[in-house]
Amino acid sequence: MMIAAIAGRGRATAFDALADVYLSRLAVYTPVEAKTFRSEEAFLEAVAGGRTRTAPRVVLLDGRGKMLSSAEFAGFIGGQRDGGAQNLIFAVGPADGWSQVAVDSAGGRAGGLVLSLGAMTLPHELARVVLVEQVYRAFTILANHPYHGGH
Ligand SMILES: C[S@@+](CC[C@H](N)C(=O)[O-])C[C@H]1O[C@@H](n2cnc3c(N)ncnc32)[C@H](O)[C@@H]1O
Repeated sequence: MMIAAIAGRGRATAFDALADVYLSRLAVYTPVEAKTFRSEEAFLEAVAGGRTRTAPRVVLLDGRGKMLSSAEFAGFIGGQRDGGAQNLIFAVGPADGWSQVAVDSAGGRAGGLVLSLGAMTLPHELARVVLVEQVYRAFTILANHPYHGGH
């Protein structure tokens, strides 16, 4: 699994420190790689050139996307896992958002999803924190761990 972000080479922020907390918790459940791309184009090229046996499944984070409950999101991830998806990529866009081309290409891919975290716009660094917490939460739901009931 990859958590991708489009961001410049700025210094690590408090958002990154928080995301790291959930990334380490998530790593208990699944191998996860956090990667930053310099631009949307670089990200799309990497996805197109991915060398896994099956094409990567891409979940693009965008306010124009589909809203899911945490349980539905867990169901989506569980479905991908059970369907043998080798490489699931979650990607937060740049500060000025994804282009329509990127949104259309993710939405049109097999198993792809454009995911909205809600109707309000978040800074991209905060959207990444919310994303990794929700992916972690999803794995606890799938494992029947009590985290979801108490947090
Ligand atoms: C500041 S937002 C981009 C705002 C841009 N004006 C737009 O409407 O797409 C930067 C990135 O954070 C993520 N993001 C922010 N709010 C979001 C939300 N409510 N749902 C999903 N992703 C969100 C998306 O990946 C987005 O590309």
